[in-house]
Amino acid sequence: MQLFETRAELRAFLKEVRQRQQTVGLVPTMGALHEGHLSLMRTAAAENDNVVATIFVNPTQFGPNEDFSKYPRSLEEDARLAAAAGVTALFHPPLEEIYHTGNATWVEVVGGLTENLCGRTRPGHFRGVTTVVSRLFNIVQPDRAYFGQKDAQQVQVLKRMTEDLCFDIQIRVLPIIRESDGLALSSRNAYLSVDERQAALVLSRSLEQARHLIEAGERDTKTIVETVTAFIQQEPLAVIDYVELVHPDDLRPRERLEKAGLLALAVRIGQTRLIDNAMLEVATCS
Ligand SMILES: Nc1ncnc2c1ncn2[C@@H]1O[C@H](COP(=O)(O)OP(=O)(O)OP(=O)(O)O)[C@@H](O)[C@H]1O
Ligand SMILES: CC(C)(CO)[C@@H](O)C(=O)[O-]
Ligand code: BAL
Repeated sequence: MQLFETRAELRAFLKEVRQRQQTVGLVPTMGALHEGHLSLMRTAAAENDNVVATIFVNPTQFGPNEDFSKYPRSLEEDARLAAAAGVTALFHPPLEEIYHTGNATWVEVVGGLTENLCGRTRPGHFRGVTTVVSRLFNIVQPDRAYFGQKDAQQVQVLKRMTEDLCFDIQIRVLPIIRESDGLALSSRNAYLSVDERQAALVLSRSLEQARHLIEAGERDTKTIVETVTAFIQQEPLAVIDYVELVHPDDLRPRERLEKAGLLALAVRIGQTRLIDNAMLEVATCS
């Protein structure tokens, strides 16, 4: 695996790859790699001749009171893990390689996809994500790009951006990787104390509660959201940011669950904001 810090170096590498008529998979990350990231990298390695993984803690997607400066950074260990997962090029640019002109150009998906869920509680967040990912798409020009379903709203927003801006890139979405007790892997789990780590199980367990409700025949989204909310509120260390049950494609609420709904959560455990989600599918008799 080669490590690149500048666009020029990466471009030279990619030029040779293209001359060999090889394919490229892109895995954008903010580093502090865990099994969630590595599953994206391994799949990208299985599906492409080359994998470019990026590690860039993107300042424009963090709000003024968020954790940009304390976000975990561990380049040496990340490089070891990425190489073992089949990454061929690791791009770790300094700020000025991505925002080299200052910044006068934003890429923003507007409307329903960015209005609720994290869009409501992290204003400007998705504008930062689409701005940086569009730059990475332009720099790398991959055949495929890999994202985790853990960031379910991000996936829908990036699919829409890809479509709207005519990027010729296949968006591949991979399932949420969890610890054996159900906690979704996240770089931010590193912030949790022992007690908070235990309390954080309330997210995945509340999603399980919702699944049981659906199995028992509940279809009213308000009842499902209220039950999940009450379940999370029983955990003293948890403060709800949002609990929403929305249509999986347009991310808008519906009164009744029809075929499937996306139940998405953001919950603060102490100072740490965690997200999780589940696709709730209604079983149909054939
Ligand atoms: N548990 C997971 N399972 C599958 N994919 C994941 C998981 N966690 C993160 N990803 C994916 O990895 C990519 C990079 O995410 P990122 O670097 O923000 O990691 P993260 O662990 O989600 O960090 P944080 O939770 O602190 O935002 C995203 O596409 C994200 O959806
Ligand atoms: C896609 C991404 C790497 C853009 O900074 C980030 O939002 C993330 O890690 O999910
Ligand atoms: N995984 C999304 C990155 C963020 O929380 O900013």
